[in-house]
Amino acid sequence: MTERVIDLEAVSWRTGRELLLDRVSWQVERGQHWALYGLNGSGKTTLLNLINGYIWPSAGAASVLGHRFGEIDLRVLRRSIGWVSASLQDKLYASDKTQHVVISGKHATIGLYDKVEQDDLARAEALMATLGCAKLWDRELRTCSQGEKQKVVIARALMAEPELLILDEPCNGLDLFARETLLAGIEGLTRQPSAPTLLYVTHHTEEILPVFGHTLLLRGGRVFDRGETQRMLEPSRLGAFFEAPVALERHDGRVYVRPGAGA
Ligand SMILES: Nc1ncnc2c1ncn2[C@@H]1O[C@H](COP(=O)(O)OP(=O)(O)OP(=O)(O)O)[C@@H](O)[C@H]1O
Repeated sequence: MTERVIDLEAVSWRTGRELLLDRVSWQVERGQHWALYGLNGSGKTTLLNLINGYIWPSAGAASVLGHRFGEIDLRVLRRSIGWVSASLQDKLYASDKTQHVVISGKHATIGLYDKVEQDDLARAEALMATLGCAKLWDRELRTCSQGEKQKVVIARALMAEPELLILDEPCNGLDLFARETLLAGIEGLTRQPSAPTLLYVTHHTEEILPVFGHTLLLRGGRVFDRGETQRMLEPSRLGAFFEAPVALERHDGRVYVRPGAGA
């Protein structure tokens, strides 16, 4: 097992005339949880596509989970990465019971085709309990709220025991309370000894829980800065990042930003 989960050295990605990633260098060590923060169009999805091997660097060197791009079998790499994004929910069968949605994550199938072992049931139950959605066990996916569905798909991704779990804007479309419930589930997940490395992708600073100890600030396809979250989310740094003054408030180790000058 390699210690370095993500290792990008001056990685660029070009399509046609567009340079969408520009000399991105980023190292994620095992045991860290990171936030990837950037505004719309900053290149977050492009970077995730690269980490998952859907696109290849035009320049620079990339390794993920010890697999060096150019030498890897992408199927092996992708089996070790869970990527929870909005598009996944649309692919699942709405009439499936949530327990089946979760268990089918073991082999990443849409629908459950494999024989279910007792261990799989127990693991699915434990994961749903960790995420705070055990009560949905017998419910059809279509009857779940958006926040509940997100918990189910995160539990599903964990069934495959990924080494890296990417949560791609998981709170999009959630109301304030559903968001807090989901974040509490994610925090609970990080307390599990078996938790994978988490990468939380967002354009809302207040979703970056203290457990995400490191943050990468991405702007215009470039690393604006990266390092400890508390340092990345300081007013002067964020003001420079946005190229506009911002006022910050901190509560329980989370940072709330609003436009304009202030404390
Ligand atoms: N295949 C492509 N060809 C040309 N331009 C692209 C391509 N894919 C993405 N882009 C452009 O690259 C930029 C970064 O897009 P990307 O989707 O990576 O941003 P993002 O940070 O994920 O944005 P959002 O938060 O809005 O989802 C955008 O300006 C987008 O239009």
